[in-house]
Amino acid sequence: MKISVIGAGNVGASVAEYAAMKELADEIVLLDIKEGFAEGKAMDLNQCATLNGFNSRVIGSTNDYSKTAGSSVVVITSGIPRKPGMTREELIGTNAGIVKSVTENVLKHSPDAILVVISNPMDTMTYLAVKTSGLPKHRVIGMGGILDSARFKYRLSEALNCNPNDVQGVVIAGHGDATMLPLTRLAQKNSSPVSNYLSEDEMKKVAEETMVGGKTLTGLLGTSAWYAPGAAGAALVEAIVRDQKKVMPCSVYLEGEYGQNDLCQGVPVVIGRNGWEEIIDYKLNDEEQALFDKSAEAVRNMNNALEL
Ligand SMILES: NC(=O)C1=CN([C@@H]2O[C@H](COP(=O)(O)OP(=O)(O)OC[C@H]3O[C@@H](n4cnc5c(N)ncnc54)[C@H](O)[C@@H]3O)[C@@H](O)[C@H]2O)C=CC1
Ligand SMILES: O=C([O-])CC(=O)C(=O)O
Repeated sequence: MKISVIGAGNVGASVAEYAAMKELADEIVLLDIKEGFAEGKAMDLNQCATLNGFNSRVIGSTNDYSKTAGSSVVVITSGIPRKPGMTREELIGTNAGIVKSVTENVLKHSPDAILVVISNPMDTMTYLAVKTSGLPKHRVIGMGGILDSARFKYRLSEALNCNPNDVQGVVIAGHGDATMLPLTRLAQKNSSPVSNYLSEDEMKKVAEETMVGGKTLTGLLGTSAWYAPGAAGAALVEAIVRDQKKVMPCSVYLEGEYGQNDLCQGVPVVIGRNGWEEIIDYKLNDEEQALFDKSAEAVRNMNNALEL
């Protein structure tokens, strides 16, 4: 089994590190355009093998896609991250060209791969990958909602003063500061609705903090986050390669589901060896559906800026 990660920067290296720790593949290829960079990251990660007891081998490549040949899963993290004060959407001008050319190169060598798109603005980059690749829709998956849901659970656990692992919560719709939809109505602590413990104002604050989760970290770090994004990317890859059939919120190509057509947006999907296998209908109430539709409109406007 081979997995490739395109872009050996903060997020790509973090995906590769977690993938190696979980031994998700025999070979994990890291590819970057910067001369020697991916090779350096690969060497550094391989020197963790005896310390952390993993047997996956990490291979670095400077833009040589032949090394990615035969990958089962390819994770696209190449592109620029935002700086404090920027939105993810502002990255489209640079990242669209990168994601398009990377998608084309990847498929020349791994025509059967499942693509995981992480580069921002993620929903639009996922749509671009669907359109550029011509792959069946089930084989292109955008990662954003898994991360946003982890942040939602973190914020909920703070408000509830409990272990984050005792909290269930899902964020759907767009992966943008204003387009995310944390489903507070469905969030639970130990199978009991969080509204049993938190006031309306407290729940609103949690949702707001969740939506600007990436922005908050970008302000603190000077560039965007990578540990949780890397862990979220690796969790998605794990669900694919281990055929876990887990339900995860991912950005996928919608054809009528959740009332939307011809765009990629975050919805709960079953993830397995064939990519995303089924969309789960959470039966949104009118207020949630209106927010989902508003988010879709913003994502669609962004998609319209693409040259397809
Ligand atoms: N969807 C999500 O949940 C998240 C998305 N992101 C996005 O992921 C992307 C990467 O973020 P970081 O790793 O922090 O950035 P980074 O700057 O640390 O790494 C990006 C890497 O991509 C490489 N690259 C650029 N053009 C390339 C090309 N044509 N081929 C191969 N490699 C190329 C760069 O040399 C660089 O090493 C950004 O767009 C960021 O906004 C980041 C966090 C979460
Ligand atoms: O905030 C950003 O630009 C990076 C990202 O998507 C995240 O961390 O959620």
